[in-house]
Amino acid sequence: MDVLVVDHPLAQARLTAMRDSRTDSASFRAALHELTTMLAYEATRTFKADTFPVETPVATAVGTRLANPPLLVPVLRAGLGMADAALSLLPESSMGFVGLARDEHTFEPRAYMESLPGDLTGKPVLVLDPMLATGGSLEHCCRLLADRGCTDIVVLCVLAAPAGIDRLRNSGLPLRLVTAAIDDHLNDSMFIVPGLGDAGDRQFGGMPRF
Ligand SMILES: O=P(O)(O)OC[C@H]1O[C@H](OP(=O)(O)OP(=O)(O)O)[C@H](O)[C@@H]1O
Ligand SMILES: O=c1cc[nH]c(=O)[nH]1
Ligand SMILES: [Mg+2]
Repeated sequence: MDVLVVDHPLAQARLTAMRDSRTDSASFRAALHELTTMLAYEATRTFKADTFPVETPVATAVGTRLANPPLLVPVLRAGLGMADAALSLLPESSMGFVGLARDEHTFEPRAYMESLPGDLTGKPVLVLDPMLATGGSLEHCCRLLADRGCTDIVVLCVLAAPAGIDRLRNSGLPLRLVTAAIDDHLNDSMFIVPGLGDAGDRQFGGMPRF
């Protein structure tokens, strides 16, 4: 599995704001928004483009556009904070949604929403979730996509733990990972260390209710 760490100083400055426990929710969301733009920019660098003629005020130039705009899939809740930035950068994209909440005792993801096209054959997918911890949630999400015929998945996250990277690598799923950092380890509660805390709570407060 290909792993790209976006170590651009502007990306790292946003990540630093997100890590800082004094950062309030509004500033955390703003930093995540800006960081997602940078992650998506790097992740799409290798996407194929079509060319077409475009008339400038002076002459004809060669224009380009994405040959196959991706499906964007934020993983709720925390991935919601990445959706707007990715869609702004990729306005031709469509969007699907997956809702997962990790059980605080078993650490397994519990699915509560799935809104995806039935057939993803030939469609690239950008999965948006700031946190790759044990990897259970992202493996679940990517399996839903592969089960629909997707063979080209890019996972965008802010922080990845080595255990989560190993899990995705061993899953055999057709994906690559783009992240702002690889952190040290997981603690006994399966939180990323040093991490940034609970990315859903940091953005939206409280705990999810079902
Ligand atoms: O790699 P894992 O061990 O599966 O953990 C990562 C998951 O945990 C967080 O979501 P959470 O379950 O806290 O839900 P939330 O986004 O609603 O807060 C995060 O956004 C990932 O989806
Ligand atoms: O550190 C972690 C691990 C899982 N989910 C989070 O939001 N943060
Ligand atoms: Mg959470």
